[in-house]
Amino acid sequence: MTPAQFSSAWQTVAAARTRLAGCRMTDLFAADPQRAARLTLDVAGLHVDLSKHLLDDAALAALLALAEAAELPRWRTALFAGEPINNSEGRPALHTALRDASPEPILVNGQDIKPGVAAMRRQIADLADAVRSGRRVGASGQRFTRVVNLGIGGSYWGPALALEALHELATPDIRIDFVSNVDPAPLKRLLAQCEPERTLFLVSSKSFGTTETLYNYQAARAFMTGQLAEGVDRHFVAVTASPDKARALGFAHDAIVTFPEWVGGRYSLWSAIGLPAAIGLGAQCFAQLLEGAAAMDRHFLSAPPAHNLPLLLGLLDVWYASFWGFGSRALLPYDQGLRLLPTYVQQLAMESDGKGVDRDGQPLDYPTCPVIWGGNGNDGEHTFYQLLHQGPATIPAEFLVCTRPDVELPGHRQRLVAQCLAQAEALLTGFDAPDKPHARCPGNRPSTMFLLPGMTPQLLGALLACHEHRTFTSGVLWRVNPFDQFGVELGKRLAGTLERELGGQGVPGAAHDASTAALLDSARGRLGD
Ligand SMILES: O=P(O)(O)OC[C@H]1O[C@H](O)[C@H](O)[C@@H](O)[C@@H]1O
Repeated sequence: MTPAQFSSAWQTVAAARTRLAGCRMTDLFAADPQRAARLTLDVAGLHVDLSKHLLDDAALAALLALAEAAELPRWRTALFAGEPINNSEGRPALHTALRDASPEPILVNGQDIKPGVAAMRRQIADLADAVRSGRRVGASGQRFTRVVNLGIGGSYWGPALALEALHELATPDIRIDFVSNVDPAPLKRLLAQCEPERTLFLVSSKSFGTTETLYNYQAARAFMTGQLAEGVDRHFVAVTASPDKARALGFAHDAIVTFPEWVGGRYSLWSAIGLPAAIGLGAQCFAQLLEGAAAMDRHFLSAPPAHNLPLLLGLLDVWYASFWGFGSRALLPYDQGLRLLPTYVQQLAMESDGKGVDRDGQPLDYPTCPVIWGGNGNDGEHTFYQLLHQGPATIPAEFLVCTRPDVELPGHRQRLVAQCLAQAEALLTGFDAPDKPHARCPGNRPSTMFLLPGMTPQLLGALLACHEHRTFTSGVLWRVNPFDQFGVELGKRLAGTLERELGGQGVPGAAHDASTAALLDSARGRLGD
């Protein structure tokens, strides 16, 4: 791509946006009876309707041309081949290799990484089987009935989401809990409830340097030491890409499960970070989750652009954020088990594409990642949908609902599906009330609809991989590096300084703005009480 080619393709998309300024989606449907069918895709078990978007064929063609001009095919090949596309950190982003069952080698620094991946998968399966079967027990010989994952961000959301989404498949014999943040209350509450002899802690941290996780580890370790006469080590397993740091904290070699540095934290569910899910759901189920993701990988690699689900979703994300100026996107699963999906995608998309400079550090002059937000769609109807329907801003919505047989509680699922479809229809068609302006819904608000035939490990894997690849696609079009997250570091550094100052230590060179200095003083007094 030359900058001129990219800029010319960008201008073509901008012209399409201008042309569509007053377009009504209902007119697009009226002009093309095949629109719904043409813009609905079936991929890896996901049935996805993309027809309710502010997009005609010419605009779609312009977006596809922009993807070509941004060299999306070349970047996609580089992603899967393990090229160091995370240029600011000089490493590949090879989450796809974690679920690739093909025999072809993938070389990183001249070494095939596949045998290492296979070994890690065996280790995950062995540990999960050992805990589930009672082959691995606590210091007093008792089976583990509770596993506590201490981890945050990417070392939390993925396994927590998988366990909630697939709760029907989870063993009732082992309770899996997560403690993520450094707020003392959740860990204290959990420690008060757990039976120490039957509790296994997973200390999950790619870097093994994340303060929240290390604080929680130290507290859990101190608690267990006070409770058990001996054998505390048997109750802790480190999951990390930095085994040296785990060893430095006293973890023995066989108490550490490692995964490679080239797995990004927010892409790490498929690695040993998935252990809580593998223990709760079983190794076979975990393997099926990876199979589903691999099916989406193959689709993303090989489907023609106009029929490529993650690619089209990524284009729509760029279309709305950069060309229409829509500042947020709502994820609305009508499924209690997918309660955490918006948060998971928040980290995935906003840490990946929430950037203001391009890969080379040059400032960007267009908006990139919108705010991702959302929650359970049915609860949302009674909480924030008012703003979706009548607020002044357009917020592209993404609905998801499972259309499995209505047998759990007769009528409930039918009603749930009806409500989900109704909301997308209402956003599209709106409601005219000439004499009652406060009742008028403008409509013409875009949405995507995902129908899933149920919730299985394969479908969940495909869904999450779809979000990964759409995020990658939009990142390539925005020309950002989706695999670093330097923006999260500044706050951590400042917190280190403030923590010492709150503890009464002087920190040479520390200077604060007047507001922070005053707050520090107030808080210091109160913390000391
Ligand atoms: O797994 P860890 O190294 O403990 O990192 C946990 C999380 O913290 C960081 O600050 C990053 O923003 C996340 O991308 C990461 O997932």
